[in-house]
Amino acid sequence: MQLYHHPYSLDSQKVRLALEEKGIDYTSYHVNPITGKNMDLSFFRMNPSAKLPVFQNGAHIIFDTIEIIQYVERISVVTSGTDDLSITSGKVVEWMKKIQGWNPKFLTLNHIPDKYRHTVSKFIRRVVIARMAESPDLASAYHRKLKEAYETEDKLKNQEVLKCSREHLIRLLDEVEIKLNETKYLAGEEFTMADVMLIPVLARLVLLNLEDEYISCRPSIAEYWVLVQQRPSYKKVVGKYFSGWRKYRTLVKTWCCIRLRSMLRRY
Ligand SMILES: N[C@@H](CCC(=O)N[C@@H](CS)C(=O)NCC(=O)O)C(=O)O
Repeated sequence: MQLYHHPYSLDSQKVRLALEEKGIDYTSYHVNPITGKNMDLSFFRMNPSAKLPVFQNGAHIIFDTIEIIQYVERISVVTSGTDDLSITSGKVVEWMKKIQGWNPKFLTLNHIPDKYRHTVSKFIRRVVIARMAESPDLASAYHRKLKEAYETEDKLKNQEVLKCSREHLIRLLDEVEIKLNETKYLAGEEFTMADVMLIPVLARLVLLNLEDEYISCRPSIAEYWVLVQQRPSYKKVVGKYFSGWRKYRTLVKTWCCIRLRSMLRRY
């Protein structure tokens, strides 16, 4: 089994947490979307949306985050021979869908200083154009990615888009807060795939220095956040790259790569 993913990608984090929690072995391929690796021909041919993560088991390729996690759960049931109730639990799936319904893209991009965001976005556009020139048969799919990049830039200028994204997040967190006030984890007293979906969202808010605004002011979420950071899966998937000073190492590495390749015009 292969997983194409990256530590920066929130949906990749969700899937990797699921794989770690279920103890499933897989071959890991890092595809950094910030350096445009997701536009490389071999990956793009398999996945013309260029989005991460992608899970492959033989001829079976899955692109949807929730579908991947449910597939991982089924593999875990088959390999362990135990009955995993969370698979059949409607409330777990309901939470998973609710959390997946919030798109972290606009809040994330809005909190990246303009200087960095513009450099990265220009770099990615150049990568797409370079790949398009190498593979004219994929031109229309690459074109879609270029259009998407311009549309994202436009949406970021629209305060209404940002306001909607924030309000959606607040509604979600308020609902989570009420639930966590009643139970230890999101779908009850046991850790489930609903928690796997929520942890990367909280980690993203912390990475963007938004902990006070969204987490600390919600006591049950704040307590939950301390608890889930103790899990080995969290440490391996998120902590290793983003806890404390590690986030600077991770971010500076990508930034230097982009600056160097821009200087050398190596797209
Ligand atoms: N197929 C995914 C979407 C995943 C997604 O939006 N991935 C983002 C990172 S979390 C991505 O790959 N962005 C890069 C791009 O769009 O070029 C789903 O389950 O909804």
